[in-house]
Amino acid sequence: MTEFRNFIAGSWSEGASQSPNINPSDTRDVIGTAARASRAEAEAAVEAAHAAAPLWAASTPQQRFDVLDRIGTEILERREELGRLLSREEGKILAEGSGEVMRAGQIFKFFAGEALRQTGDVLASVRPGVTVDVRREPVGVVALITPWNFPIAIPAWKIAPALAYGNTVVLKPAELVPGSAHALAEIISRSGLPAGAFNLVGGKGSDIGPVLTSHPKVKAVSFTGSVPTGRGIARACAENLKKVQLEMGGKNPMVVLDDADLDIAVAASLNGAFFSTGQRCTASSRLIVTEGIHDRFVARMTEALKKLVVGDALDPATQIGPVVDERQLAQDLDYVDIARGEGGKVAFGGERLNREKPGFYMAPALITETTPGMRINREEVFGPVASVIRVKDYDEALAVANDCEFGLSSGICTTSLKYASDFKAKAQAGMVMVNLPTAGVDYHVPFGGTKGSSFGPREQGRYAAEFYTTVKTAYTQP
Ligand SMILES: NC(=O)C1=CN([C@@H]2O[C@H](COP(=O)(O)OP(=O)(O)OC[C@H]3O[C@@H](n4cnc5c(N)ncnc54)[C@H](OP(=O)(O)O)[C@@H]3O)[C@@H](O)[C@H]2O)C=CC1
Ligand SMILES: O=C(O)CCC(=O)C(=O)O
Repeated sequence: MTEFRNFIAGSWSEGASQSPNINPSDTRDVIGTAARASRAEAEAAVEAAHAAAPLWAASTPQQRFDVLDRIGTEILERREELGRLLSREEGKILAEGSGEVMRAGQIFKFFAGEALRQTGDVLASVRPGVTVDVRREPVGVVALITPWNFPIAIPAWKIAPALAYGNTVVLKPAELVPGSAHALAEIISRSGLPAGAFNLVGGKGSDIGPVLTSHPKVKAVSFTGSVPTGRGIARACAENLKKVQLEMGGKNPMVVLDDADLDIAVAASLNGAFFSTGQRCTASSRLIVTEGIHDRFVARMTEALKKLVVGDALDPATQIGPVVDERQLAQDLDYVDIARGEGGKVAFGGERLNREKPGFYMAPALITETTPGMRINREEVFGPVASVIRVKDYDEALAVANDCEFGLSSGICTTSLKYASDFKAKAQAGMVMVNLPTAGVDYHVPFGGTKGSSFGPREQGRYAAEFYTTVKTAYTQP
């Protein structure tokens, strides 16, 4: 049985107890056992990161480049193998699993380059003979708390900038997906990073999370996950005066206008709403469609859904893998019932499916005849469930798209430059997509949302420096 262990101060440990890592495509398949760290071990990980901080902060850009580049190279070389492990433990299909691994490798390569490109400013002082320089320094120990839906890419896009800018790390991955985090930690352990600069602690977030968010030696916390957990982390960080960065939910709109190319609109909506089993914070869960194209759009979406193959994530023929676990499946099915109860019509899917292997399979659900005020259009489902809202015209579509507590990603399908330009300016979201799915982003540009979706500086791209560095202003009179 494979053991997914903790990694603290350069040593591997079994944890205080273990939990099984179950394949959601086949619940008889136990992938391994995962270490659950005790609170004392979580504290030891913080102490190790604190002890390693001065050494790694003093590393040269070349040393940081070499470490991150090596990590990226090994991830890319092992793309298929790691992708398979990821698909086996999370349930996304093989192409998505290896695609995510590739993204993780590219992120490490990108931040290897950023380590070399760190900049500062030199300014003339307002006082004669004085110069001012503004430089970026590491924050110190950062705690990274990550969800199950991107088991390697999200850890990568937090760890890589943290290390590139000279910080040391304690990673707490989601308990549902310990294998990918363990594989990443093994790769990092061979990269030449000093012992203690990267630490991995497994276990339940509600148990060891508070150790990380309240420990005085943790200077910053970066979190991706649910809104209630994120808000709790923000409160703990405020209490302890830590920097905090939160990426949380979405209820992302995809607007389809009468003038849209129907093929593009259907392809983008299908991908955005249902790929990765809809388990993306950027998923297009609200399809806002103008009345001239509405019926044709719904008919084409329904046809396309009928053809989607739902099944074992490890079967190359599968297009939609299982839901991640029983609890998430129950939530997804509940929302289909809620939508039905609110007057929505289930145009396709929405039921649990039986397959040869016991797993958490669900037929992707398309719900029509919904209105903006319904719960199905206001609350994040986080599964293969999308609803259609019929609107009169572009102005109403924009108003409905923005009438939401979240603001992560917002899409529009149109052939009109006028509407596309207006939407890019007025969509209340951190990311706007024209004729593209709301989900599936580049790795080298900022990622994050507005309103209730995100809090704190952006992740990814060079904007990540805002969170992972602190600015020092130095005045010199020769
Ligand atoms: N925005 C996004 O990308 C995601 C959103 N979600 C949303 O959240 C819902 C529930 O999913 P769930 O996995 O429970 O999400 P959570 O927000 O609970 O989990 C995200 C991470 O936070 C950890 N965590 C949980 N409680 C605490 C705490 N008190 N302090 C510190 N860390 C903590 C979790 O640990 P552990 O799980 O190991 O206990 C996990 O590593 C989903 O249905 C979906 O709506 C979920 C995943 C990603
Ligand atoms: O859509 C993407 O590419 C990223 C989505 C994401 O980060 C998430 O769901 O947590």
